[in-house]
Amino acid sequence: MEVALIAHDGKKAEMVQFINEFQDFFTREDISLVSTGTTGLKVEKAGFKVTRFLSGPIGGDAQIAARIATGQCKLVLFFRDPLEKHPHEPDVLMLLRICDVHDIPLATNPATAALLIKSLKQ
Ligand SMILES: O=C(CO)COP(=O)(O)O
Repeated sequence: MEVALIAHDGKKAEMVQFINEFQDFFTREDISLVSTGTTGLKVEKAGFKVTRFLSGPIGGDAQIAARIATGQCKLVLFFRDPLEKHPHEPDVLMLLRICDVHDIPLATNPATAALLIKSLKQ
């Protein structure tokens, strides 16, 4: 299953902490990770294998949305920072919308992500 990991700058540390906490899940043979550019760098530095796309503000969210629309990406963990402004907010909203269009599980904070991953581990 392809899983997208995306985090705004203020949430990248939480994303790294999260994937380390659920390392057994994120390193499974049947799980492949994709990320926006800078999040992907952090994920790689934490020791995980990940396919990186463009950085969010220059099209990375749109690339991941395309993978959802074409049936490749099946789960999205997108830790958004609600306290910051983002120049690419339209892309962010488009990604969230595409998850709903295609009924793809989407977590926008670590607490929800933990519930999803725990349920997938069972
Ligand atoms: O901006 C983002 C999501 O909207 C994330 O992009 P980066 O992972 O490149 O920082």
